[in-house]
Amino acid sequence: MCMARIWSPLSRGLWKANNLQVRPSAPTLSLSYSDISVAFTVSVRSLFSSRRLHSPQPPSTRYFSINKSGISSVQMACSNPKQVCIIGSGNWGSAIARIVGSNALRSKNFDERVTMYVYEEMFNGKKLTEIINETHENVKYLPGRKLPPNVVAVPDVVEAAKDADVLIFVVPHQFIRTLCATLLGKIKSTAIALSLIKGFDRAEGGGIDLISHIITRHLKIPCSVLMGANLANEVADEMFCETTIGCKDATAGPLLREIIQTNYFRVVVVDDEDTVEVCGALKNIVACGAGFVDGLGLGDNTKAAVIRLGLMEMVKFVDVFYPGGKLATFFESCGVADLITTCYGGRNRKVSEAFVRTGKSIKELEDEMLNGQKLQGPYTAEEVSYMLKIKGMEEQFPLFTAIHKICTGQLTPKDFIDCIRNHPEHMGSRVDYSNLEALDIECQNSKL
Ligand SMILES: NC(=O)C1=CN([C@@H]2O[C@H](COP(=O)(O)OP(=O)(O)OC[C@H]3O[C@@H](n4cnc5c(N)ncnc54)[C@H](O)[C@@H]3O)[C@@H](O)[C@H]2O)C=CC1
Ligand SMILES: O=C(CO)COP(=O)(O)O
Repeated sequence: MCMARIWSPLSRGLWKANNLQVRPSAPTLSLSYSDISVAFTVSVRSLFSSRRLHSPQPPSTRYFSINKSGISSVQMACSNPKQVCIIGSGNWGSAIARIVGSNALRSKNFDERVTMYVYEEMFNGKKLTEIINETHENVKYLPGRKLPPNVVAVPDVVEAAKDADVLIFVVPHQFIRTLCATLLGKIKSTAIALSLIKGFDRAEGGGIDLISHIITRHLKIPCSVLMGANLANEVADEMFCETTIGCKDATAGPLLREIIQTNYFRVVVVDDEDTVEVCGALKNIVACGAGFVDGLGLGDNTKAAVIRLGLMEMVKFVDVFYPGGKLATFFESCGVADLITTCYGGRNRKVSEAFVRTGKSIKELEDEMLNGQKLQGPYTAEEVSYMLKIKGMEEQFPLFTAIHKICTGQLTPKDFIDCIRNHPEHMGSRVDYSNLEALDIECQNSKL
């Protein structure tokens, strides 16, 4: 009985295990957490078999190929070097500027000069843009690491972006709408965008908006995304890591990879853009939960449970709100790997631990501990909860909901574990007991 319930979606063709698709058709809200777990089992198997099937492709590009003329899009771009602008210069913005700047110097496909929009502020009595352009160091947001001299800090976002062919957005998500409004009609109509921003915004009328969708809608340019297990300081220190670019466009994908990839920062391009972006946003909520666990003095087992339940809610979220997403994407750097790194080493975890230990508000701690850097997790939790409440779905996402309520003082941190003790994940069973029941009946019969 139990197996029939679990496997019936497969037999109806809703799970496309070979394509690793979570659900290709319109969402129904009936997917249970047991179903997701079974899909994982199926997908892990098919994940590896599909890699073998596709082995002729280079492993870092899951779907791109040389075009009909036999010339790759990157070669085609040689005659027309692309100008790159980085919009944002915080901790991650500055770390990525180190990579983009040195790749632009190396590659004939890109103009050497890379502009970086810097939100102007004073640092020790001097303008931050002037310090960056004189010392080639973002002394406030990435101290101790040099930027390549071809990265030019510009305080006016329109000035920085107006000639760019590639716009890399990397600001905290709360600033994106204002920036888009400022840039509207002031950029090249042929430009492409890449968003490194982890977060959502509220959509008018009740839901959430993906940041890449906001960029595309407002600026009328295509926007790909880059998300991964990429703590900025470690990337700036050139410690090996991976990242995921979500890009549907077979011309843009290789170009974006070329400006981002280095020998220590390895890029995998997938076409499942929305899932990549949703992973990047939601893992920050889970990281707050990991911080609560640390603040409460609970152990690694508890943190692992929070990470796992968080992952299951991330999968369910994509399944319900972004149908057609691929389960395989959760196994890329933007999925499980980013969840792990953020739950151990991220700012959201750190501040959430202090929130429990000190009793101060998230805002106070952000100001005290981060020196101008911004948290995304509590805001994202608020946006997600706002949508779940409107849709009457809070109970299906108890971990996300509890984290939001704790951040906003509606619950205390001590309530956290009680909120997830009876998670839908713990209800029901993934085991087919029908054989055991049959055996039991046989045994009883033989005794008779
Ligand atoms: N820091 C990290 O390790 C990583 C961050 N990210 C994501 O990258 C995005 C950007 O984060 P970070 O670069 O770390 O920024 P950050 O949190 O270090 O710095 C805040 C930035 O916001 C700017 N800012 C402040 N007020 C502003 C305003 N009114 N308008 C425009 N900008 C303003 C500041 O000048 C500063 O550049 C976020 O979505 C974050 O989740 C992604 C991967 C790693
Ligand atoms: O996204 C990140 C690492 O991939 C950084 O996470 P935090 O914002 O929690 O530091």
